[in-house]
Amino acid sequence: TSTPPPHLDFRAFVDALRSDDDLADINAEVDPNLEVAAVTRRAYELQSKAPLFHNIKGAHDGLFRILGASGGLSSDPQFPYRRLVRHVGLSPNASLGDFIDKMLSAKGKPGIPPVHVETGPCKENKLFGNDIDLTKLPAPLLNKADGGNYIQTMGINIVQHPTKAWVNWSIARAMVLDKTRMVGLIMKPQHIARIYAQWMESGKDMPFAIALGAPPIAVMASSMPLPEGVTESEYVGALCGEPLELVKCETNDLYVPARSEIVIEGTVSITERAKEGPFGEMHGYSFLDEELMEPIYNVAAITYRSGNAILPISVPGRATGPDETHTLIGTLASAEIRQLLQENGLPVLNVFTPYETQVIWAAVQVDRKKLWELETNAEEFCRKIGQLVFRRKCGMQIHRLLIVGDDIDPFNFKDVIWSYASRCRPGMDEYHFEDVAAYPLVPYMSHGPGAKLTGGKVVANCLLPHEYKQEQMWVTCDFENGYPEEIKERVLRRWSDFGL
Ligand SMILES: Cc1cc2c3c(c1C)C(C)(C)C[C@H]1C[C@@H](C)[C@]4(C(=O)NC(=O)N=C4N2C[C@H](O)[C@H](O)[C@H](O)COP(=O)(O)O)N31
Ligand SMILES: [K+]
Ligand SMILES: [Mn+2]
Repeated sequence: TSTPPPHLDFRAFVDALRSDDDLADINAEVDPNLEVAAVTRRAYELQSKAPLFHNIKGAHDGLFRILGASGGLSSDPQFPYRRLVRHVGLSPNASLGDFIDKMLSAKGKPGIPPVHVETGPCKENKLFGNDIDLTKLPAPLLNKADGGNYIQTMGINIVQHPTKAWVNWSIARAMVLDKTRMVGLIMKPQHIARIYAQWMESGKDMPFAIALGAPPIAVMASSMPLPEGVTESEYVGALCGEPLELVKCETNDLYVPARSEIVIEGTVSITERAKEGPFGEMHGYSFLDEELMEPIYNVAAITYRSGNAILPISVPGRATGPDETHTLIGTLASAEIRQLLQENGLPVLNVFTPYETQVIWAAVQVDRKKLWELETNAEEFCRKIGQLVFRRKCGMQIHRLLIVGDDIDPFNFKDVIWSYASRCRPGMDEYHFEDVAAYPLVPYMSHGPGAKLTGGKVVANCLLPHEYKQEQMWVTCDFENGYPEEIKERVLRRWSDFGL
């Protein structure tokens, strides 16, 4: 069969990055102990090509190569989001707004259930029982403070509700514990945690599969806070207009994308826990006192593609050059927040979590003309938005919402911070929420002055009072807005003559 397009096949995605000249094939031997991660981290920060390490020290029997920064910004400043939008089959010059529109394009459409196929590339090699030794795999150490080798940072965690027809796909970190066991973060209110709680009720260990090197568009849906009960693989089917092809796991009844690079399968214990972390996380910190006891993943089988399977990794940290915890988590939460606000009749044009805020803030762009029709005011409008966003899971990771006008581009932080700095009066324009669920990974929550699990959220009104009812009473003083068209045209025409 012919190879599917890049958004449906990880190998084709890698080839597409190579043809974009956005991939570095690294054949020199590199050490999975910190060196691979340090190169990947720097690749994010310099927005360089995505590193594909073909020669990992300790790799054997086709396990494994490593691809870093699959969700980083592209190395071509003309098309910064090209690598991201390749995940969803958009053209290289697509914007972040196009990306969000695409990920929301299946809302309201019926899901298209995946089809089950007999076999696929991920079944070409199989390890069971004594053949499994996770400590012998070149699982990377991603940060010098990490508590273990995080083999799972970019795979899809697949779990099924014990009684409902709901199969959830998400991304949740997991590190190697010993020969046949991993330990991973299962955090409320995430769907993997809600389903895990149901298995605890049922008294049976939770079957799992982790599909690494899965179809890129499936990785996006896995990173998106789709509503509870939505089976991500069906949403992906609706996004693509065709069903995903899945194959059955060897040791349980879950199904995984047939073309995955590597599949790890088994059961998550409902009784046994182990120390998990520290882990260099998405806000750029690794707290040395992180003492989490998390569920143990018992590995029963590993299956993988021939031709030297590729393990994709994410190395979270400061968003000086954003990594997948910003470009995927932030952008896809923005999509669901926009959907939530628009569904509730609010005149919201777009939502985006600026990378400069470590995706802790989200700018909500409002259509001011439509705002006038609501005949509302800052207090009422901001409180309504806060009540909606801060009490829904899609708003879990956001601690500050900035309400900005349609003169502000939410994807341009300079626009956003200009309106926040100049139109949001301290002490009067911010509406605080202390009784909502917090995002425990945010440093001022986990290691801050107050309660760790609730509060610390705010809606900042970045619209002047008159913008709620009439045209703005100012001219914006920049080249774009401060001069008549014919002056601007003349200046642009003469610019090179001026030798500026
Ligand atoms: C794209 C990405 C998303 C991540 C994570 C990562 C990456 C790359 C890595 C592994 C690098 C770092 C950690 C960071 C950590 C937050 C966590 C996690 O360990 N636990 C968790 O509960 N959620 C995570 N998410 C977010 C999660 O996938 C989304 O929230 C998604 O909507 C969940 O799906 P459901 O809505 O269906 O519940 N990890
Ligand atoms: K998801
Ligand atoms: Mn879900």
